[in-house]
Amino acid sequence: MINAIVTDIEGTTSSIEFVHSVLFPYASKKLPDFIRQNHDHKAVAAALADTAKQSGIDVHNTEALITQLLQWIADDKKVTPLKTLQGLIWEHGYRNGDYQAHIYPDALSKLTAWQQQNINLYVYSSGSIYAQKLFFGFNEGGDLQTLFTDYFDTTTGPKREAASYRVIKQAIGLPANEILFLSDTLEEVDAAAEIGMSTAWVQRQPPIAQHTPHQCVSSFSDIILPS
Ligand SMILES: CSCCC(=O)C(=O)COP(=O)(O)O
Ligand SMILES: [Mg+2]
Repeated sequence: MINAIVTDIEGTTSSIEFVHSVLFPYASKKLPDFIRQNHDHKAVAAALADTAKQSGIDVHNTEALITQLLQWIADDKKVTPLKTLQGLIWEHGYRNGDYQAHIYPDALSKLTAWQQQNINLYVYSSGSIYAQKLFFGFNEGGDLQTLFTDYFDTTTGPKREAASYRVIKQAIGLPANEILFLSDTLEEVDAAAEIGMSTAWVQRQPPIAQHTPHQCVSSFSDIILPS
């Protein structure tokens, strides 16, 4: 029986198009001035120090760090310090009403139904927890933050490694087979299945590939909760 559901965001609850056509260009446009103006703020300074460590760039070379971060956005690198900075930058756009985050109607409808069935819902995304809360707080479906019990990001570990799902299972406090993980990325559902979680590989674009042991679906409407 499933008592908790953990979901990915990009490509799963929400469209890749929104992230790549709205959020990433907004971050690229605003990042240079944001870093220049805020590099001494605690969270920004820590993210820049981490960027410097991961890239080998001198931490005092702000312009080179900006260039590196812009390249990571262009390459869609799921790098923790970039994700931290993106969340901080996107906040302004959400609060300013420049955009609202996307959610597929089938995802909203099923997440709501599962919550009503007393199934605890969690998010695990490469976006920072701060960015995830903004994403569901300023969403086309309204403020959806109350859907979720808790959020996980790459500070828990990489999404393609089984060890990360072990940490999430421990945090949720349920046996792995009572947790269903949903993602559009095969390597992620493979990693979750490796530790015994139930999994659904959500493929928004047909044709749907079948891949044991995952449920393979194109929509949340087709997900069956294993008994
Ligand atoms: C929720 S933040 C916006 C999406 C994002 O930056 C990202 O990297 C999402 O990756 P996911 O793990 O949800 O596929
Ligand atoms: Mg995804």
